[in-house]
This record gives sequence, C-alpha cells and structure tokens, in this order.
Amino acid sequence: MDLRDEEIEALGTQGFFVRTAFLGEEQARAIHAQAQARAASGGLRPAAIRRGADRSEDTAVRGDFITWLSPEPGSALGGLWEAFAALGEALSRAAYLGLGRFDVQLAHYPGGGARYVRHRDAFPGQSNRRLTAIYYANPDWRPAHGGQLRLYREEAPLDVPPTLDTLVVFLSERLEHEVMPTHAPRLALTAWYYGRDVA
Ligand SMILES: O=C(O)CCC(=O)C(=O)O
Ligand SMILES: [Fe+2]
Repeated sequence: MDLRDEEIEALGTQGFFVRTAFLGEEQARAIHAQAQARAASGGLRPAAIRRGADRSEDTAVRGDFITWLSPEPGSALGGLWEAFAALGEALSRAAYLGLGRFDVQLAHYPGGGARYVRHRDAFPGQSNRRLTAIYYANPDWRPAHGGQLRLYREEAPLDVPPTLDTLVVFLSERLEHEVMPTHAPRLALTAWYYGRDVA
C-alpha cells in the first residue's frame, strides 16, 4: 500500500491523517455487509471501560458493543485485515514507527445517543499501543446521524463523519478524541498496533 507524503507529514505534525475512499466502494460495501451481519448475530458485548483497577460498563461514558476479530482469509473482513497489515508495514517503513502486531475490534454503536467521551487510547508508559487506525463501514451516513469522530488537534477540533470507506489514523498516545452522540447504528473497525518490542 502507498502512503502519500502529506499523510506521513500530517502524522508527524498533527498526530493524525484521514483518507476517504480507502479500499473502494465495492470492497467497502462487502465489509459493511459482513460487519453488519456480525453485529446482528448478537455476538457483540457492551464495551468496558477501566475505572482504577476495575473493569466496568458505563454507557454514559461508552455506549458501543464490541467483539475482537481474527483473520478470516478470503472474506471481506479478511481483506480489511490484510489492508490493516499493509498499512502497519507501510507506516513502519515510511514513518519509522516500529509497529508490530495489531488487534482488530468491531464496534457497533446502536444509535439512541450512544457515544464515547473524550479520551486517549494509550498513555505514555502504561500501554504499548502506538497507533490507532479506524475504518468506517456506514453507507448513507447523514449529518443528522451525528456520530462524528471529534479529533482534538492543536487548532479547533476536527469532526470526521464515519462515512463508508473512510480511514482515520492517529498516534494512540497523542491524540485525544471522542465519538459524538450517534442517532443511527454506526459500525467501526479499529486496529491498534503495538510496538515491536512487545511479544
Ligand atoms: O469509533 C470511533 O470513531 C472511535 C472509537 C474509539 O475511540 C475507541 O474505541 O477507542
Ligand atoms: Fe479511542
């Protein structure tokens, strides 16, 4: 996969970049269909948050339902997995991030105002999550559906709508972000990449 110079530069200066039309419409729709079927199968669980040492669920903080994926060669989600792998390799080469393995989560926000309050995905010294890559699988997303990803960069925050085939990449320790209240079902597939020094 090819990274653009401006994407590598934006990652360094702003801590993120956004690419629309990442895989193309046909592949994106197939990913949507498979993700949607997984969400409808009832296999997703309320996401947990950490409060001190405890794992707890608090839908006011985080209202999505999640599952962790495994590679499924030959399927649409398997194709996305491969694209995440290629992205990690390209970023390691181009941006010297030294990325190793990654986990992939499917998250479904059911609508009804479900959100995820402002947070960071990693804290220096506490976690080895280095990079977050989020891929959205929502055809026909409209402004009235809300659910933007709000990125707290140095200037005024940037709102990214979770439209089909949009990819957002950011440094996990650096960028605070938030999922604005969603008023329609919203699907996101997120890869978290770890540093190479972790087994
Ligand atoms: O779905 C999104 O846009 C972001 C979700 C998020 O921030 C997270 O799961 O950590
Ligand atoms: Fe996050």
